[in-house]
Order: sequence, then structure tokens, then C-alpha cells
Amino acid sequence: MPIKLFPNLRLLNPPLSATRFPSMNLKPSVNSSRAIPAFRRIFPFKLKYLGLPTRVNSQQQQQQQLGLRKLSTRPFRPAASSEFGRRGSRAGEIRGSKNLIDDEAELSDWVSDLRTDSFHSNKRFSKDDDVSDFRKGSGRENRGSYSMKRRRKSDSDDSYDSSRRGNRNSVNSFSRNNISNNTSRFSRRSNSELEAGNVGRKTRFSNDDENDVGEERRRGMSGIRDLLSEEVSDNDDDDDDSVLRNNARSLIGLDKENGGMSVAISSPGKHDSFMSESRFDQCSISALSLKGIKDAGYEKMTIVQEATLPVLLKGKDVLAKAKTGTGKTVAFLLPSIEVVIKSPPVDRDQKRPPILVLVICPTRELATQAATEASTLLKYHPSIGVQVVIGGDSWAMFVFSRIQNSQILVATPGRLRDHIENTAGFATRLMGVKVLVLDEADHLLDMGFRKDIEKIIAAVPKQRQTLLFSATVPEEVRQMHLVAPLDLHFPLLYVLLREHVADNPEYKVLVFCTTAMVTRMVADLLGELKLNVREIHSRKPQSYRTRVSDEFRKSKGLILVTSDVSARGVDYPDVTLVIQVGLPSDREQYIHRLGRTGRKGKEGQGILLLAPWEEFFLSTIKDLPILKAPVPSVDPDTKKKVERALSHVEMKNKEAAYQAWLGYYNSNKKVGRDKYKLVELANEYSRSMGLDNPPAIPKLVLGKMGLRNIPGLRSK
Ligand SMILES: Nc1ncnc2c1ncn2[C@@H]1O[C@H](COP(=O)(O)OP(=O)(O)OP(=O)(O)O)[C@@H](O)[C@H]1O
Repeated sequence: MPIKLFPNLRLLNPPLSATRFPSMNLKPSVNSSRAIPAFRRIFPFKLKYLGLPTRVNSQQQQQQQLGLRKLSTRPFRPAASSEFGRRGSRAGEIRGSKNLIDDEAELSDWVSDLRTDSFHSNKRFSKDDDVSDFRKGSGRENRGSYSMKRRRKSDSDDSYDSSRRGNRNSVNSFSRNNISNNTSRFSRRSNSELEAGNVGRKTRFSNDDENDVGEERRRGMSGIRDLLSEEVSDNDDDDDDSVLRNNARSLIGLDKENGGMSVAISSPGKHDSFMSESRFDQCSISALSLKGIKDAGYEKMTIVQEATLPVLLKGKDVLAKAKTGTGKTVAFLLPSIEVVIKSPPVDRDQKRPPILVLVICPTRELATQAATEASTLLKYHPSIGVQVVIGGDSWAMFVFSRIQNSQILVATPGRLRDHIENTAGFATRLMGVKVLVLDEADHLLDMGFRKDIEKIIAAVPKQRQTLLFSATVPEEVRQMHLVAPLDLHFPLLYVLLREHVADNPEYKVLVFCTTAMVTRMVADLLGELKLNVREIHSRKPQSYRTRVSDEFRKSKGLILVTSDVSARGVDYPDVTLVIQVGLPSDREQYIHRLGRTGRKGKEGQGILLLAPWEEFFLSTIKDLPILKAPVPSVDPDTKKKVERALSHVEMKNKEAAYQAWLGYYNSNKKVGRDKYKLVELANEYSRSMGLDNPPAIPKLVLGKMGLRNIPGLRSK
């Protein structure tokens, strides 16, 4: 049945900035005494970025004002043969010319993914939406972005046991099958072709899909359609293909009949920044909010804020994509706060005062961060409160302000659903929701969260404003990958960190590991090597996670070894380097992890460390500008030092890391396919931790992983 999800949904692709290669200062930095340190070989240049806004030409400006799409036909190609930062190089030009939505096919996929879950818009982004007002003279142009496809649940270590992973995999294979069914090739067509053509994609389930996913998930799909739908038109036919085609058309602004949505894109300029020239006081924001904004140190809007605020303040639905670290949180919080201000004050005696704004974030860290930002913005609104509902030890709702029954609730999906189902009066409070925000929307609508989100959306009124925000990869990050045998990974990690620390007195490094237990073991090892490390992962109590997260946010000279709990949205300022050790769970997770650096237009570095048999992952990110770096040599002394440090790491932590490692790679479709090979690799990993024999694993766990009787494994 056709559905309309967000009748006023707008897809805004704000003119995102990226400082490009021609603007970089590419002088190699003065180095310490070492001849050619490994790190320097990987990142031969110190890059500086100019955050200068550029002027759009009048034609572009006009296009923006009209909300016209100007789609790039030039796909972005990484400068494979060129060095990363060759001044004025072709690579730079190509990067420079990369449109905001560079690969429209990806945009189409992304939109289709959302739309498959019944997103529907029937309103055109019109002139009176006055976004353009703020663009006049704003002096910057739209930028390219890598769009997102489907994601799996990020907190991989929360569920590293094989059974849950297996389950997620089948869910994932379902979504991927759907993606592969995409019949639209948006980028390959002109606008007129698109208008006339088939923009939708096939979503009928194949037999394989049905086998994979089963009837229950199919019900889930239609369930979410119904729940998300605002209106159901009687005379629409019930053919999946045509419904989804229509939805896609309207989402990308090509459905004339329904007055669909436009995507505002213009050609990029030479130098732009993530800041716009528009000030917050140019928007119709209350004086007290403006005071709060000022105290927070914000004067001008970021590009994404400039693009979305005027529309949101008019009460429209918005779907916005912007690069990581460009101020999306404020973009959705400010208009939400304004809605609360305009609502009748909460009666103190009311038993179940309504929640007016519901913000859903995929991780606890992100939720806490959004609530903190909200309380900052609410400084001069003492009668408005923020509460947080997140998973963890406590069922308590953390109150971020003096108000007990706050009007703004920030939550993670699972715990929120628990409250809806089990806390008396909670569902009644949710009936007051006027604004629903999905932060990291594409992720939240992925299958991993689907059931929770269905429940939540069923619990809030259909008449509401809906804000969907999603992230794209920043381009200020120099990205490299290293491919080296597993037994070199720990020494290499040490070498890379040691040199980065030596070269950057204000270093702030994130080391991403595959699972919680691997994270713990790596943190132990680096601690033994006398590096200043902290660890964060889902096996740590929430209070500890919050404390460490706060410490890392404020610190310089610290390395945070982390699982994917820190992958998305967490705003750690000035992260100088992100190292990813081992296979990221997927392309999006890789991008999000990387997005923890290069924030707010600053420079950042990223290294992905893979074993040769993990190299296949690179094909999923081949459109990103990631160069292969030479493997630094590890001298025998360093090797010995690492071995010694490994011998001091607690045995039980190494055993747990081995088991977790096995579980993680077992759940990977590619690596886990050949169980014999998998076990060989796991035992190689075990040796890399300095263990002579692979640790024994409980029979039950082996059974769950489907690894009983595989030679090379020891059971207990
Ligand atoms: N108008 C502004 N001026 C200056 N700084 C701002 C402004 N708005 C937000 N910031 C700051 O920018 C940083 C990044 O913001 P935020 O975390 O919201 O980015 P994001 O786009 O949500 O990133 P991610 O996609 O990783 O979640 C924060 O430190 C925030 O305080």
C-alpha cells in the first residue's frame, strides 16, 4: 500500500565545505632526529587547511535560491597515482570539483534506502522556504559528499557473540539484496530523463530474500511503512514497484504532480569552510536562545545549520545530510527548542507532562552528547528541561536540568522502547511529541534498530515535525591504509603511535578495534608500552564510559582505544589521528570512525591497518581517496619490546580477545565462509598475542559459532 511518511519532508544537501588540496600548505614538517620515521613515510606532508568561504557566482546563487539541482556528472576518482597532497594537482582539482552529491547513484541508493522504508514527500522545496535568504552573499558553495548506504548496528561489541552477529548478518544480507535490486541509475541520466524515467527501484522480495529474512521481517517492513506513514491515499495502487518509484521521485524532487522535493546543489568553489556567513540572529530564533547560542561561542551558522534552520523553523520536515563534525546537533536542537518555547508551559502539577521533543540517537555516547548540547543551548530557558534515556546499568532517566519531567527527551532506541513498554505513564507522555528527531537517521532505520524504531514511532503522534539527520565523510582527512601480516600488527600499531606522539605534542588519537574484548587487550598492551591510553567499549559500565569520554574530550596527549561505541557522532575536538585496526564492520562504519578526526574543517589523519586477507574490504571504499602506504619497518628491538609487553598482558584478557576475534571474523560473510581458514587465521592472531597455544573456547560458544570439530580449535 502506498504511504506518505513525512508530507513535508525536504532533502537538504547543504553546501558543505571542504578545504581542498590546492589550498593546503604542503611543506613537510620539521622532523625529529629519526631518519625517515614510519609515520612520516605514511604521511609525508603536514597539511594545513584554509577555512575560507568562497563566493558563489550569481547563476549558482540563483540556482540555490530556486532550490535547483545541478547534478555533477563527473564521478570522483581518487588520485591513485598522485601523492595525497600535491599542490594544484589534478587530484586537487578533481576533489575540488566534486559536487555535494558526487555520485548521484549513491544518493539515489541512499534515498531509496530511506524511501524503501516508506519515506514519502509530496512537497516541493519552494522559494518561500527562504533558505536562500541566508545564502545571499554567504560566500560558499556546495560541496561533495559521500553518501551513505545501509548500515548495520554500530555497537558491534555489544553483541560480539556469534549468535547475535549471525542474526544481524542475515538482516544485513536482506538489505544488501534490496540494494542490489536497485534499478535506478540516477547519476547516469539527465534530469529530464529522470523525470520521465523510472527512478524507483525494485523492492519485491526474491525467493532468496524471503528465505533469508522470513515472513516476520517482511511484516516488519510493512509495519514500519504503516507506522511511519502520515497519509494513505486510497486510490494509489498497491504495486510495490510503482509505490516506491513514486516515493523516490518525490524524494529527489522530480515528481511534478505531487510537487516533490528539490535537492539544492550547486557547483563547489575553491575554498570554503564548514561555516557560513549567516548569523543566528538572522533567523527567527527567540532572544533567550540567541543568548544561549552566544554563550556557547556560536555566532555564525555552520553550513548545515544555515541550510536547515529556516526550513525547520517553519515547522517543515527535513532530511539533511552533512559531513561529520559540521554542527548537525545544533541544527536539529535549536528549532526543536523553539517549538518547546512556543508550546503552552508545562503545568507543574500535571502528573504526566508531555514530552514535546523526542531525539533518538543510535548510541549512548551520542545521546549524552546531544543532551549536553541541548542543556547548553537552554541556558536561558530555565523552565525547559532535557532528559536522557539510554541503555546501561541504570533505568533512571538522567536529568540534564532542573526540570524533572522534561519537555525534551534524548534517547537510544532500545531503552526508550523498554520504557514505552514497561514504565507506567511513559507512553502517555510521548503522546505530546511535536518534534521527532532521528540523528544518524539512515543508521536508525537500518534493520538492527527497526523493531525499536517501529515501536517508538507508533508511540508518538502522527501529527508532528520530523527531522532526519545523517552524516557523510569529511574530506579534510588524509586517509591511508597499510597492509601487513597479522603478526606485525601490534608492533606496527606501536610504531605508528610512538611516532605520532613524538611528532605531535598535542596528539589525540583514537584506535578503533573490532570488538570490546580486543579493545581491552590492545589498551592493556599499549599501557604496558607506556603510552598514555584509556579504553572505552560496551563492556565497561556506563559511568566509566562517560568519565573516560569526558576526559578524552577535554584532554590533549591521550590515546583512546575504543570499540565502535565511539564510531558515530561523538564529538571529540582536535583528534589528530584515527587508526582502525582490522576489518571495519562495513564501509559506513569505516567512514564514521574516520569522521572522528578532521572535524570543524581541521586537519586529521586516518590509517586503516589490515592483514593481506582483509584487503578485500578496500573494494568497498575504492571511491574514497585512500592511498596505500608503505609498511614501516619494525626494528628487532621494538619487536622485542612489544613481545615483552604482550607477555605482561593478563592471560584472561588475551583469551577473551581471541574468542571475540574469532566471533567477529566468523560473522563476516567473507572471512567466516571458510571455517578452516578462519581458524587458521584466529590461531595466527593468537600467536601474534604471544600465545603458544590458542586458548580453549567453551563448547557451547563453539556450537553457537558453528565451529564445532574444526581442526585447530581447542574446546573446554
Ligand atoms: N554555529 C557553530 N559555530 C561554531 N561551532 C559550532 C557551531 N555549531 C556547532 N559547532 C560545534 O561544532 C562541533 C561539531 O558539531 P556536531 O557534533 O554537532 O557535528 P555533527 O555534524 O553532528 O557531527 P557527527 O556527524 O560526527 O555527529 C561541536 O563542537 C559544536 O560545538
